[in-house]
Amino acid sequence: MSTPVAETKENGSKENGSLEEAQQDGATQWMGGTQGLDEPEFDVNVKLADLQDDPNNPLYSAKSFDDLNLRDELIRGLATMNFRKPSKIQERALPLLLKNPPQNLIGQSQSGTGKTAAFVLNMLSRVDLNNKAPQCLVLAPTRELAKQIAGVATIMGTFLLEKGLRIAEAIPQSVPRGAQLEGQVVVGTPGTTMDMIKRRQLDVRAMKVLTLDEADNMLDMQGMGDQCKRVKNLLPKTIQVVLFSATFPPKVLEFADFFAPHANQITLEVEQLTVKGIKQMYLDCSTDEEKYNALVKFYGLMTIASSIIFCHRRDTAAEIERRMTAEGHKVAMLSGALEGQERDRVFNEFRTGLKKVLITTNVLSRGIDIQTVTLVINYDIPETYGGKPDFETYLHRIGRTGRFGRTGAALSFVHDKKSWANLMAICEHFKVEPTKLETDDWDEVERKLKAIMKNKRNDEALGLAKEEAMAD
Ligand SMILES: Nc1ncnc2c1ncn2[C@@H]1O[C@H](COP(=O)(O)OP(=O)(O)OP(=O)(O)O)[C@@H](O)[C@H]1O
Repeated sequence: MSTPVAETKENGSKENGSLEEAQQDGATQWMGGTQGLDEPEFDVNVKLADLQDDPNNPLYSAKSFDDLNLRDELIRGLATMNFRKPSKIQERALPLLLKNPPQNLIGQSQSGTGKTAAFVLNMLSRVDLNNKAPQCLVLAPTRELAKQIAGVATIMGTFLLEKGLRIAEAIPQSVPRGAQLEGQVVVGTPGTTMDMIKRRQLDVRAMKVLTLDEADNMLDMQGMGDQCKRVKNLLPKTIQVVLFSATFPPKVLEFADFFAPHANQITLEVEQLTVKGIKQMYLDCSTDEEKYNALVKFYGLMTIASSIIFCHRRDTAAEIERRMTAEGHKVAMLSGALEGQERDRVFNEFRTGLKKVLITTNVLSRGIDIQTVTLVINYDIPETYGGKPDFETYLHRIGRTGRFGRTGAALSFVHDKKSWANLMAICEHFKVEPTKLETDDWDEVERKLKAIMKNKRNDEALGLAKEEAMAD
């Protein structure tokens, strides 16, 4: 089945697929990424090479990083990271981002396809190392994501650090009150960044690039939209505005046009949004309480590298943590109820593999990149304030697995008419058919799950993953 090609507004060039050298896993090892992967490294490499040779796959690319006009130090940085070939979004976005005079960009691509590297490379290409003043600002919705992006910029810019590059974080308590935030690249959350600018801790006069990661979320007027707008108003008028996300609902896209006027756009059709490596399933429970029993049962059945359980409410997350801990499970819980440093501690325990299960809320639904996560559980189906299905959050949550060509599974729990109807609406929206699992026959659940996991592995081993990717 052929798929509509992602739309590039501007000089939408089509790729002509030359076979490139097989690419290895571009693992972010410094973040504990590859350790504990439950798939042999060999399989991951073979699969990634296949995917990157398939023109219908989001990881496909006809170019090499050498063709993208990057600073030599950045090419070396990419090699250190084991990034052999750009992904589709990197190949398309970088020429548009790096053109002079700078132009705005709205960029969309599936979760886990390397948007971070695209916008970090733009910033690190544009930074003037002879000037110590802040020049590039990235805003992200959470401290965890801001820190992760700062980490990627630091490692990608390794060879620029010795030439004076500094990366700074504008998150609560990152600098003492009254002290100056120093770094040419600043990554922050919108509220703290706003405060720092107002208190003159962050000098914005030399700013030339503003990037919003998870831009649809950041521009949401019920959320952080107002703060982002206010930050932008304090920056030089000539700033290059770069917006990236896996999702841009039409309403936000309209507003994004105001925020990033005359932007080049790389967008996707809704049916292109799901990542094929993520197997979607749901478990039919009869009551809310049965969901908890099913959760515990499920962990008894499966050996999983790492997993994330998403709940709607903080108190549900805390309650599941309490009960699972009491039953001897080693779990971590992170919600917005925790203070910053506690959040860092919990998150690091999960990122480094000390805890294999993370129970959380939508606070971590976006952007977090931990390659060992092979299972995402929607304990509650994501819904909007009005109780309607939340399509975008579903996509971002399940996108915490299946990163850059890896395989993963997403299991959603339904327990009443509403949760069932919301899940069905979400699946209909993205045109996916989830596999149903039932709680009255756990032998059957185990059999199906093992078959799903085993089939995927066999497909990959036989090179059949290509066929599946072609159908995306
Ligand atoms: N060209 C590349 N080669 C190999 N690995 C890559 C490449 N680009 C990115 N990666 C890896 O892919 C993973 C996902 O990248 P990233 O976090 O940027 O995804 P994303 O598109 O921003 O996802 P999300 O929409 O969930 O935020 C990271 O672990 C990153 O190191």
